[in-house]
Amino acid sequence: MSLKNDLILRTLRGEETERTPVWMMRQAGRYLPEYMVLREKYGFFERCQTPELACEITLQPVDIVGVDAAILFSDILVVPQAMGLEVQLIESKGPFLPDPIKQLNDLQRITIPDVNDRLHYVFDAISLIKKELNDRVPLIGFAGAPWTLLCYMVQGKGSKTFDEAKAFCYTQPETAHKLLQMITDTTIAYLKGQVRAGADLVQIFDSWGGLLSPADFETFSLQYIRQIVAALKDEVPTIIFAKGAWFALEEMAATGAHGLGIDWCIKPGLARKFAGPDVTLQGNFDPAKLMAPIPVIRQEVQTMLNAFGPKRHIANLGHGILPNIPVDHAKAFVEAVKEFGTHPLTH
Ligand SMILES: Cc1c2[nH]c(c1CCC(=O)O)Cc1[nH]c(c(CCC(=O)O)c1C)Cc1[nH]c(c(CCC(=O)O)c1C)Cc1[nH]c(c(C)c1CCC(=O)O)C2
Repeated sequence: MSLKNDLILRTLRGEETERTPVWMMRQAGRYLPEYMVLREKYGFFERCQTPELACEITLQPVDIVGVDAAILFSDILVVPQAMGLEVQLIESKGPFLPDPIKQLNDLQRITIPDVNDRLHYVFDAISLIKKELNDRVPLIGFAGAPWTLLCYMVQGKGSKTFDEAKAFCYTQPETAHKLLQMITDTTIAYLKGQVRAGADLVQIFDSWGGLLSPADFETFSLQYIRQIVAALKDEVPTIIFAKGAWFALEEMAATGAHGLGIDWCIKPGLARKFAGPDVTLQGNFDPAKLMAPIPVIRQEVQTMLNAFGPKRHIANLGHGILPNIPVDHAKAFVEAVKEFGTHPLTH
């Protein structure tokens, strides 16, 4: 296998590259009219579970927006689903789990599943995507971090504070740790399966990591992420994106992950200071700023690239792209990185 565009992989390994690579979190989704056509016809999990649909949606941003990587079309919530919890996606409301985990005996309702049985459709999708990509760009596999999955499995729906999930951890820590370990074991098998099927790198999404204090982030999130990174990092490059958890950049870098995602609430220079020189930083454009006029987007991209510098940086948003972003603004973001992020090699 030799990829025609391996900028992201080289950047993650710390090699110098001729250009800063770029992709966007949640790049396959509702801002694309081509996605909306498939969304009209098929349910969300039907799109995830049908390899041909997942493949088509995964390729859309590569073909339309010109990003330097594809990310598997799926969702972090397929893991709780495979463990035995019912997960619904309610139009315009988001995820809903009608029977969440509330106490110890609820753990009897879930298992550490055989991923080849319960999640084979993801591996089938990856095989198909790799074939259709034909080595144009790398394919990113992903999973939710155990803490973020616990948030949904306990709270049962999205929340700004995930107060019920936190109360569960603080009042029933032993049960919380049992659940986090079950999720971790499932996730390691799941990500290894994604790599076996062809994923070139993997990202762990800890969208709610920043809701925890530094000490609780270590206790309820990072110690499980550390296990996942340790199990994967010798197979493929691994990126940790823990939104809002800038306070743990030093500890996250020490896991041996190749990349760390950061959001727009921290200056790139400070993130670099915390993370140290030996890890690639990914981010950190405010996704809402893609609403700004295109000349402003171009200017801000230039500012972002200057702040990170040409080495060990993957340009990305600081969180997922919003559904109301005009496609030409997303394209302008990607094109601006390609234009202003080109740098001569020093050797
Ligand atoms: C927290 C979280 C979820 N899912 C995910 C996260 C972590 C990243 C983040 O914080 O944004 C991750 C995710 N979800 C999806 C992807 C696909 C790949 C990509 O393009 O990045 C990825 C990587 C597709 C999706 N996952 C979802 C959609 C929208 C479904 C639709 O309406 O068509 C897509 C394209 C649904 C989903 N799934 C989830 C929520 C909160 C929602 C509803 C909010 C929303 O609609 O954006 C859970």
